[in-house]
Amino acid sequence: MRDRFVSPVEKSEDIDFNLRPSSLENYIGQEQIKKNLRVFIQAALERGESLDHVLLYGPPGLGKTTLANIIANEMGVNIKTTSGPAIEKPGDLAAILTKLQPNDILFIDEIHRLSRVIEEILYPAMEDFSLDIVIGSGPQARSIRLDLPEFTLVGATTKAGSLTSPLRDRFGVINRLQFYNEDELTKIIMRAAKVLQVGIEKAGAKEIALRSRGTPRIANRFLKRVRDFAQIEGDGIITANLAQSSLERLNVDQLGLDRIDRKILMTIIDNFDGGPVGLSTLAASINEEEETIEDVYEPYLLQLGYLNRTPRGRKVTKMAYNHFNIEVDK
Ligand SMILES: Nc1ncnc2c1ncn2[C@@H]1O[C@H](COP(=O)(O)OP(=O)(O)OP(=O)(O)O)[C@@H](O)[C@H]1O
Ligand SMILES: [Mg+2]
Repeated sequence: MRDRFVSPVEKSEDIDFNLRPSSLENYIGQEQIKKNLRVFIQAALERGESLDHVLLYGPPGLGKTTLANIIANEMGVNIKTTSGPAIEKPGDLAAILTKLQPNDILFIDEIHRLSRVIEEILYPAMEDFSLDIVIGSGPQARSIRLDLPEFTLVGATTKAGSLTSPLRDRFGVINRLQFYNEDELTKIIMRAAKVLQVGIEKAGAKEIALRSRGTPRIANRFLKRVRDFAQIEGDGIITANLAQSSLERLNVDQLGLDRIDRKILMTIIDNFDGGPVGLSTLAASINEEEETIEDVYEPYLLQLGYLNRTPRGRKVTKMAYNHFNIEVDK
């Protein structure tokens, strides 16, 4: 995958624990999800029980990891973080599960990448809080059942479709995170600017928000770069003009599209007459992996309404033609 300034995927420069809200109160947007979680958390707390297992899904950078940590904070319990590919052997999972305290959160990121063997151990753990482990091998092998403390599994994935249905069915709460609107992103940027101690005008935050592709991770990354321009070339305050000119210099257009987005859309328009074109053909034409197009580039173009997924492939919409000032001649 190419390194893009507008990529929603986490880069090392993005990791900044100070920017991560730590309570539902400071977590901006995703109102429906927050409202429900508040109820479920309070109910579990009042009963003194663990929260039901929670699945969080949606495109990268929308706040799944942040929300998992907030759930642990609000429940007042510890969180143990791991990821699908990191749990290789049954013993790895058993070691994690047996160390949990009652009501703790086990956060498994990229949960769609768990192996089948591990998934099957997870089923009784999620359902009955018990662990079946096989000791020895061949005719000597015997299975023993261990009781686990009650815990909450929080799973996160960018690909809910890749989750097996038995796993999916074992989550009591399933939340799909949405892209953020301009207002919410403006608030996120104002809050982050405060944490970073940068001066910013609301109009400046709005200019950054407009280009952030509905994604807080991108908004925060933009804010940090625009801050540099404000410090060196401006008077330290992020104004609308400064945000606009800085992001232009970084090759991000008014919608947050960069060269690759433009290349995807223009390839479909120029080489495939606007589509439909199959994903694999498109991937080969722009020299990119199918999976990257599907998970990383495409979601925002779909959200913008510039691209459609049809049974016969990807199709560019009239809105995209308008964006590039090209007449639709069909
Ligand atoms: N609702 C929010 N309010 C304020 N800031 C947020 C919010 N959601 C996310 N952020 C910011 O965006 C950053 C990215 O969020 P996070 O790492 O939780 O995304 P993610 O969904 O886990 O991404 P990935 O799929 O790549 O793991 C966080 O560090 C945080 O600063
Ligand atoms: Mg994450």
